[in-house]
This record gives sequence, structure tokens and C-alpha cells, in this order.
Amino acid sequence: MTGYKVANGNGTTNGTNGSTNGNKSAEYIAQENPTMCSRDCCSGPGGSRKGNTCTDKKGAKAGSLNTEKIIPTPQSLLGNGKILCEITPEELRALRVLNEDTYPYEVIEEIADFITKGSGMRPKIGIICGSGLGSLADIIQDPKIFEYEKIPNFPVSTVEGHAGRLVVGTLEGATVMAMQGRFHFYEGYPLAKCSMPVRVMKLCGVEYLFATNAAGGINPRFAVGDIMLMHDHVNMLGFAGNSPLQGPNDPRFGPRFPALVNSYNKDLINKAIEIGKAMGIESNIHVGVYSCLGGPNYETIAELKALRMMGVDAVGMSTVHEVITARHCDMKVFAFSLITNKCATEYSDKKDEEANHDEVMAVAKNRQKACCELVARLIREIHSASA
Ligand SMILES: O=P(O)(O)O[C@H]1O[C@H](CO)[C@@H](O)[C@H]1O
Ligand SMILES: Nc1nc2[nH]cnc2c(=O)[nH]1
Repeated sequence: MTGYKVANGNGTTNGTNGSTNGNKSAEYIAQENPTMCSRDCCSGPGGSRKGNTCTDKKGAKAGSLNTEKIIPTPQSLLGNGKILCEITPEELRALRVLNEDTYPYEVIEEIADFITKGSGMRPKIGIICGSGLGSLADIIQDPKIFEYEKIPNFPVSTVEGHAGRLVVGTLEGATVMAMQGRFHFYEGYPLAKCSMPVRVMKLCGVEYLFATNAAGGINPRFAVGDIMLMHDHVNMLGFAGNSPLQGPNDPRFGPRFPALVNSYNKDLINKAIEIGKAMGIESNIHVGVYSCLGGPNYETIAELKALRMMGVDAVGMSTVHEVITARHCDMKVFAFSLITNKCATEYSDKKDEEANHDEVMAVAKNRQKACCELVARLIREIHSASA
């Protein structure tokens, strides 16, 4: 039998070993001493059935605190403390993984195997396409396409401008895999889940992460359509105590306390500057600091002023946790922001100074050619240097 326990009073399940005796049904075993009564139990905390006297001490104690907590399994379904669920062990495992904030090494390995076997490739470069920058994956040759929903244990994209496909193939001779759609914290995914695909990339064989994003320009020298090569970041979600590396550390990925100085590869930044010159867009290329906020709302003027004072040049809602995860597992990182809007740092009633996602997408579409060329040329350099 499974050893899965029904709620511990706040509605969470404690999965330990997912094995069963092979029956179609998996058995849930009710906790012996539930800390709370269910709706159907009594008139104690969470209980609604009149005249049913509960003798549970914990329930009574919680009642005196007047807290309204409910375990999600109705008492009436528990029978002898057991309920039978018509789900297979595989479904049970998938449910567990989808509800978890962390992905065990073995699950990441399974996803990576699915991709390498399905594509017949071990890509060396991983690309994450920012909002409206999905065309970075369209230039991949001989693409093998994996819809996110068909990849086992993979989240799905929910944001416009993020198609939700993984594209594996070659670009300028190098083997690459590109995420046409990333996962954001504001979609409801924990940070570890948002950046889980970076670990998949690592186990597929990826050595270089190219992370791209659409961002608001705070530096007054930046114009809409400019490209900011990231040389550092300010992790606002980290300031708030949130990290993709929270929880038990698996040393097969990296150390418990990774250093993040020099996270953004200087050689790649310098090469990109050279490429920008060769493309004739050097005045549109900057090097700067990106900051990630949780979103989905854009920033207030006071927040933008504060970010500017902190030395931030561009602001978005992504990338930082992906970079942290990539550095943790020792990948080389190149990242850039396409400046899709200028962030106002003075109060104004002008509606056109407010950021909006349609504008973000439109600018990204306009500048996709330059972004694609920059990425392709840099990949060519990496590939020819290693050949
Ligand atoms: O960072 P990417 O995914 O490029 O998208 C940016 O653009 C969206 C807001 O317009 C947010 O998701 C923000 O993070
Ligand atoms: N947080 C944030 N994300 C963005 N993505 C594109 N533009 C912006 C912006 O102005 N702020």
C-alpha cells in the first residue's frame, strides 16, 4: 500500500513512496490524529453537522482559537479511515510531481531522456525566448518540436507570446534547444518550477544558456527597441526570501551555496558587442543591470525610482531565477533584454506612458530580426571556437 497520507490539517498531502501493489487503485490512509475536523464531522472548527459531538482534543483546542480550517476530504468519504481513488500509480505520481515545488533529479532526468531520445540529439546551447521573441526558435534548422503539454511532467505556458513548445535542432552548426515560452512566477508557478527546464537542459547536455526577455527600460539613455546585454541582476524576489534553489539541495545539480558574482559570461558579452558593431546597431546595444519583480502588474513610479536608485537599468518578470538555476549547475550564461517600453520615473497623466503587454509584443515583433541575428551570430562564434 502506498503510505500516502491524507491532509495534515492544512490540506497538503505527504507523499513518500509512490509504489503500489499494481492495482488500478491507490489507497490513501487517513492520518490517525487529524488536527482538524472536517465539515461533516461535528460542529467544531470546520465542522457543520449539528448534534455530532467531537471529542478530538486538537479540534476542540483549535475551536477555542476560532480558526476555520477544513481538511479537503469529507469525513463521510473516509469510511474506515481509508478511501479508494480510481487513479493509476502513474497518475498518482504525476499528480504529486505537478503539485510539488521541487523536481527530484530522477524526474528531471526522465524529462531530459524523453527529449534527447525523441530528438536524437544532445543539444549544447539552450535558448529561452522572451515575450514576443518566439521567432528565435523559428530559425532552428531541422526542428523537432515538443509541445509542452506532451512532455511528461512539464508545466504549460499560459501567457500570450509564449507558444509553449520546445524546439530542438541545429543553428549555425550547433545543436540547440529552445523554449518557445517560459514559465513566470505570476502564472502561479513556484520559482523552482519556473526554472526547472534549465535543469532539463543541463541533463540534455546543454553547456550554454541564452536567456532573453522583454523588459521596461529604466535607464533614461535606453530607447524602445534597444538591446541591453545583461551583466548583472538585482533579484527582488530573492530580497523577499524566494529562490528557485530553496528546499533540499541535490549536489548532483550544484552546491548548497552557489556564488553568483560573474554569472554573466564576460567573453560572450564582449563577443555580442562586437557582433552589434558588425551589424551596425552598436548605438542600440547597451550593457546593464536587470531586475526581476514578481508581476504580473507593472511597476509604480515610486518603485521605478527606487529601482533606478539601486542601479537597475531594465525591469521585467523573468530570467533571474533561470540564471540562478543555470549558474548553480555551472552553465555559461548569456542574457539580454529587449527594451520594449520606457519606464516613466516621473508622475504624469499621459496614458501612453503606461506599460502594456500589447506594446511589449508589438516591439518584440518589430525587433525580432535583429535579436535573431545577434543570437545566430553568437552561436556561430561559439560553435566555430569549439570545432
Ligand atoms: O520576461 P518575458 O517573458 O520576456 O516577458 C516580460 O513581458 C511580460 C510583460 O509584458 C512579462 O512576462 C515580462 O516578464
Ligand atoms: N516588470 C516589467 N516587465 C516588463 N516587461 C516588459 N516591459 C516591462 C516593464 O515595464 N516592467
